[in-house]
Formats: sequence, C-alpha cells, structure tokens
Amino acid sequence: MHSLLDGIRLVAFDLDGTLVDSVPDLAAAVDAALCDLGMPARGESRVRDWVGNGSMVLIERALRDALGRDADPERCRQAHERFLVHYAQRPCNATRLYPGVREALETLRGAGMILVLVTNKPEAFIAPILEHFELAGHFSLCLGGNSLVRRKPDPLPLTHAAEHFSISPANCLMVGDSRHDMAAGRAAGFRTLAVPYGYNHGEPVAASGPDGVVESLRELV
Ligand SMILES: O=C(O)COP(=O)(O)O
Ligand SMILES: [Mg+2]
Repeated sequence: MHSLLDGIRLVAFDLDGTLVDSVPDLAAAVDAALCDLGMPARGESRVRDWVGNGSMVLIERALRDALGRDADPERCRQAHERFLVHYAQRPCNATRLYPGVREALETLRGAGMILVLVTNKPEAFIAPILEHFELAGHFSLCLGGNSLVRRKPDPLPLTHAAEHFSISPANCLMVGDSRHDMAAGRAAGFRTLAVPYGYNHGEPVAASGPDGVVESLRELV
C-alpha cells in the first residue's frame, strides 16, 4: 500500500477523469445538444478541457466556444436540457475504466476502507455508470454535483462524507484528477492524491499541490 494511505480509513474518489475516461460520451452528448440548437459540434479534444465543474458549466463553455461570446441563460438552459437527454441515452457507450481502477477499489475495500464517490457530475448519472462497470457495490456513499447545496471545489461534499461516517478528516484521502478535487480535499482537511491522466483544463494537476501523485491507481495499492 502507498504510504499516503497510512492511517486512512475513508477514501473519496472523483469519477470523471479519475475512475473513468468519460469524455467520449460527454462530448457526443454536448455535440448532439449543440446540433439540436443548430450550432456546430466542438469535438472531444475541446470538451476534455471543459469537464470538471458540472454539466451546466460544461454546456456554458461549449456554447461560449461555439458562439464566440456568452450565451443567454435561456439558450444555456435549453442546451443543458438537450445534453441531459442525450447523455442519459448513452452514458457508457465509449466510456472506459482507467487501468488499475478495479484492482485498487477491490484492494482498498478488502483492507476495510470506506469508499465514497464525490463527483460534480449530476447525481442521476452516477448509478448507471457504476452499475455498467459493476463497481456500485464498492461505494458506501455517492454524491453528485447537485446532491448538496455546494460542490467541489467547495469542501462540503467531503466534509459531509467524513461526518456521515464519523471519521476525522485527518483519516480521509481525496483522490482526483483536477484542481477542484485538490482544493476541496485540502479545504476539508483531507490528504490529497492526484492522477495526472484525467481532465484539468489542460494544466498539470501536480501544480495544484497534491500530497502525492500516482501514474495509475494500481500504484496506490
Ligand atoms: O461532470 C463534471 O464536471 C466532472 O465530474 P468529476 O467531478 O467526476 O470530475
Ligand atoms: Mg474529475
């Protein structure tokens, strides 16, 4: 086990860019929503840099890029509604687990750790994705971007999870791919671990000052 796990009893995982490479399906749904509104597709490589602040912000960024200016709130609302419809139809068509994820979750659970999922993705998509990969049983609690009044980078979801299981934040670890995960983890008093292969707005996540970085979750266990 990685030394960062010493004394850890609860591990919180980010989803998009940490456990799953979901951008192909997110991009397909973004592009389908733009197409519904008569706008040009943006493509996977652009969408990759826009993921991380929840689905509404993702859509706002896509519209801004397509229009060259901020879209009005009504257009954002319509595009978001279309995005949710398309993504719900195909959340796991091209989404893949990253290497070492299954092994890491099984090992940590086997060692008696409590695993929680803290994503900024809308809550409704968590179960279909975890069930598709047969990982749902590993998580004792799952929180989405709309589960509580604030989401990452706010520490609230992490603080909520630690309190829910009566575990001190000093015995908790946040594992994620973005600066929002690191900021939330730090603000909650969790230890932080970054993976460099996910989505961080095109910047290296190591620059966010995580307590550790692993190339794959296999390295964690
Ligand atoms: O949907 C998003 O914005 C990103 O979700 P994540 O928090 O699982 O990376
Ligand atoms: Mg992420």
